[in-house]
Amino acid sequence: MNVWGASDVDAAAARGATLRVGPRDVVTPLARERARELGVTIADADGIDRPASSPATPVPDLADRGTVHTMRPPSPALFRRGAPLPGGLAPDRSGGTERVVVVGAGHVGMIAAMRLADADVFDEVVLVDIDEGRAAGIALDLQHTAALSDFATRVRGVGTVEEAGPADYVVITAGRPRQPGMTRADLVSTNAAIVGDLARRVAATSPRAVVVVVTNPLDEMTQHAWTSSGFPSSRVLGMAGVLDTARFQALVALEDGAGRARSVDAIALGSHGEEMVIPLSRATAGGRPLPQVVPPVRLNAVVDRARGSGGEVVGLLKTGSAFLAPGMSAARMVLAMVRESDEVMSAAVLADGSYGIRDVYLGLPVRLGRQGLREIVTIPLAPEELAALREAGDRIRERLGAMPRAS
Ligand SMILES: NC(=O)c1ccc[n+]([C@@H]2O[C@H](COP(=O)([O-])OP(=O)(O)OC[C@H]3O[C@@H](n4cnc5c(N)ncnc54)[C@H](O)[C@@H]3O)[C@@H](O)[C@H]2O)c1
Ligand SMILES: O=C(O)C[C@H](O)C(=O)O
Repeated sequence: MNVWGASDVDAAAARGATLRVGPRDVVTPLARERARELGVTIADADGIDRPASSPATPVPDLADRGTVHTMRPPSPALFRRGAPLPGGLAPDRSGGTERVVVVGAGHVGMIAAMRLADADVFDEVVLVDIDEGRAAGIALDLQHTAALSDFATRVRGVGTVEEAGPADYVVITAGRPRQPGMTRADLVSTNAAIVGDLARRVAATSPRAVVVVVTNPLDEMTQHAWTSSGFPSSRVLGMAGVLDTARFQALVALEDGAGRARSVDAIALGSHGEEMVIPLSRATAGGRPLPQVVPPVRLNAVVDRARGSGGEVVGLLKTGSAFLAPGMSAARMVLAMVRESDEVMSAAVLADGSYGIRDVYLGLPVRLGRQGLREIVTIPLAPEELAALREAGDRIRERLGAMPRAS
């Protein structure tokens, strides 16, 4: 599915051409408006004019396999900054512009910021780092790519969240990454102090923001950010499941006959680490049950490799941890919210009793909206998968109980 925006209409107008779109493509209302203004015809690949309003697109739903749910076309205003927002969707913008703040201009932060700027949906992307020069330098370097990536978003780099100003979304990547020989848990006291302080300051500066935590150990840091911020849990989310899912898809795709990574339909739940749960009973490749595509013994090896992928990269890099896939995954979550994509993805959220788990942050299937968590989706799991998910919740709760209090 492609999304055609006003800039595509502009390009078609410049060529004096019809804009040809696929049957499942979404044409934003803004693009239709621009097409009317410029007299550009929007037609299916076979030349038939598309109706003025495109119907909602049915897509397969991982949460309810065998049936379809309706994916709303993304909100048009979000594809062009400054366009009016439809009623009911408008976030509170006491500060004026639509702004995403990425705290930590290190490896993960810079990739997340790049993807967010490239998306061209925000007025401003602001990088914050205690090393202010680094934040400013990365921001300027990124701003220099505006023509290369064709975005109009402004990029700033500053030393504090207060200087960044009120934000709609805040991505927290600040903190130490692990080195070879360390576990994520070894980072807990250093990073809890950083994340706790930042969460309190973000809450004061951006009281309506949605916070996406990336700093490790992920599940514990997300819960810590939630309690420190005083925000409703729907506005504090953790990023790990998108990354772990992507890793699994990529590794399955390396197996003979499995096809492209995108054709692997799976989801990684539980903790970001040892208690990661990838429900194979739900997984498919090219629409076929995964165990019929990849021999079970290979499949188990792939699950293990996905679970250990973070450590595998740390061992190879020797200085720090993975950042390309993590940065892209964090940006993906923010863009899913801004665009109201309605897709089911894995995020660390506060369990609400779904799956028999309550009051602890862990990776669950969710739908996100502009204001953060919209719903936790219940996927039917095999009994052993459900047990493993509950076990993950218990282990995270134990680690939270052992966390130093003064952060
Ligand atoms: N959740 C995940 O899936 C995932 C994936 C990759 C990395 N991580 C974690 O993300 C974190 C960042 O990783 P990285 O590779 O970008 O590390 P990095 O060292 O490259 O960057 C961290 C940045 O945070 C900054 N920083 C530290 N304290 C700060 C503060 N109080 N305010 C503002 N900035 C501050 C540092 O100056 C540094 O530039 C680590 O904890 C890492 O383990 C998580
Ligand atoms: O493994 C790490 O320490 C970083 C991150 O959690 C990852 O999975 O890449």
